Amino acid sequence: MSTRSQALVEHHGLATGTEMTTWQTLRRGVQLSPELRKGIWVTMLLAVLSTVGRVLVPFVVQRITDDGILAPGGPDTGVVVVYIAIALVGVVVTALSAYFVNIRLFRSSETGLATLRLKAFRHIHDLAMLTQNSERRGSLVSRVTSDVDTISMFVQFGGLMLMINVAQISLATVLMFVYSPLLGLVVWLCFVPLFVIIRRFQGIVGRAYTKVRERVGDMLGAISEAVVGAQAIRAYAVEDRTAERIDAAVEAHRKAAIGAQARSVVAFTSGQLVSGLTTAVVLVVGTVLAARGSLTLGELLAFLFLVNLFTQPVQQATEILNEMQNAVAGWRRVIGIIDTRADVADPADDGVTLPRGPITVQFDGVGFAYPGGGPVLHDIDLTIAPRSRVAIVGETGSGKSTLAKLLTRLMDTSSGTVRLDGVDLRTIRFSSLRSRVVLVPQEGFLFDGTLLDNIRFGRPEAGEEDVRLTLTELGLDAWVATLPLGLATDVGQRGESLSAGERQLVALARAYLADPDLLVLDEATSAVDPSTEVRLQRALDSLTRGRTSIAIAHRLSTAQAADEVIVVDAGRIVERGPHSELVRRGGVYSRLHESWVAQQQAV
Ligand SMILES: Nc1ncnc2c1ncn2[C@@H]1O[C@H](COP(=O)(O)OP(=O)(O)OP(=O)(O)O)[C@@H](O)[C@H]1O
Repeated sequence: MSTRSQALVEHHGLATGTEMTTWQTLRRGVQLSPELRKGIWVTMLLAVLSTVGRVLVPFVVQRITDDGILAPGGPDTGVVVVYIAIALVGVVVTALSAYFVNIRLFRSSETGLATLRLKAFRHIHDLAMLTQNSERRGSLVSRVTSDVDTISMFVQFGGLMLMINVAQISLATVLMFVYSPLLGLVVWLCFVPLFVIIRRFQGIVGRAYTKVRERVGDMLGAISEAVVGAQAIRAYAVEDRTAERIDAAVEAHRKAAIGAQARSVVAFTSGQLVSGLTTAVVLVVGTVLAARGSLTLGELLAFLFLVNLFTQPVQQATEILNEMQNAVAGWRRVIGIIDTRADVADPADDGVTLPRGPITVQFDGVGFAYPGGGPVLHDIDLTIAPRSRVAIVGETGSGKSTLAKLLTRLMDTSSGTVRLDGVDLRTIRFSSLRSRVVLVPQEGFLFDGTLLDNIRFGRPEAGEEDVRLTLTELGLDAWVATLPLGLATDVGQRGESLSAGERQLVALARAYLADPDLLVLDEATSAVDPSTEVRLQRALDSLTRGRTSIAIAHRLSTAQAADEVIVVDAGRIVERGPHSELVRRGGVYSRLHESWVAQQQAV
């Protein structure tokens, strides 16, 4: 990433890219989608060729008028036929080359933008945790969808037209000067004010479209939050408040869109006005010149055609430049994703691959603070022996999940080092880390699909037999047999056809099949029925056997079964030891234990 782009990156936020000029944005955009550049010279040549036919028309009109109809010896049909034939060839060449220009542009833009989408999408994964929050997710989606669409519209239509227009303006200018340098100068002088207006308005229109793209992101953010949180919204009967928020976002977008369009209309209508005035001025000056005999009738007619060939693309270009500003605004937002430094970088090929086998975990003076917040973990020193089962307990907000996220490198420490088998976590390549360390989150995300596919999510190459074996070894085969379609049962979106306890069972099976050496479990807090509790406990026993496992324990049974319990309080380790010893000690853990026992008795 360039130093400039680095400068665009907000700390732990997405780069907006607004500091980039239009030109820089276009260059960076094309750099990210190299396909857009591929064969561009051929496309441009074809675009020029397609305008040649159009420019031929005024020339043919002049020749037919002066040498054919007004020929000194009376109308000459031979000349008329020849020039009509030339015009026909010109029209066919124009049509054919325009066809190929279109096809080539469609192909390169679709391929180039698909590359851009994929790059942005892959990078979103690297931005995990800190840069993403629910609000931004909607905005992120808009960056890879609707923002890329605006670029696509411009690259396919605007880009093509801009190329053809520039070629047409250049050829028309050359011909105008050939026919009459004076009239050519008049046309250009008439257009100078328009060029000044366009230049001035580019910045204004650009800023207006940047606002529109941001509003689209906000709107999608508000809508996606309402969809994801639909249950909570209904449960608390806050539909009105949610609707108000969405209404406000839609209204803000409407206003921004109208604002941007109103500004672009200024440039467009100025173009129309200047074009009309130019034709009138050319007509007056041209008639005077013709009356003086320095211009033939054919040349005047040809010139009027040329003025049209000149003004029409200029007018169109004002519109396209507005479209370009919209696309540039979209491009900036997509580039913003790609140029935002990943929270956690993969050392990739420079990284270490850990050999398989039970893992020793070490925290050396680890401290952590979330962006903008105070320290959450302080100076954690901890060594966990291979194959041991450790339970981390502590009050809510004490820092347990943060510890788990650091251990699995979903985030990097603010200070100190986490090591696996003595190797700094930051130097282990992701492919090795992800295959050896698995985090089972509280709410294991299930995808809309079958139970089978959800279990082999982390190891898609696993066969059905492997999955069945996993279920047997975890003691879950009987449970699967009770489901209507067994492994083929559809779990529904986010696994909503399963109960919370069943979803946890799937998460454990998934982790078992992935066969990690270090297992980090963020135990679910949701209560489950006694039979599922037994199943979970048995599955957990099998899953953790022979591996190093660290469980953020919310259940007494998990803490009791652990070899060692580590107690976290306000971001520090305050006690550690076996369950029975800690209960006897009468400290933080024994109080926690008392409340657990009381809770269980109450149930
Ligand atoms: N993404 C975040 N941004 C800012 N602060 C956060 C973030 N996540 C957690 N925190 C804060 O860090 C502290 C520790 O949170 P953590 O989730 O590690 O606690 P926990 O012990 O796992 O709690 P629980 O048992 O409720 O899951 C809390 O004060 C929390 O408010």
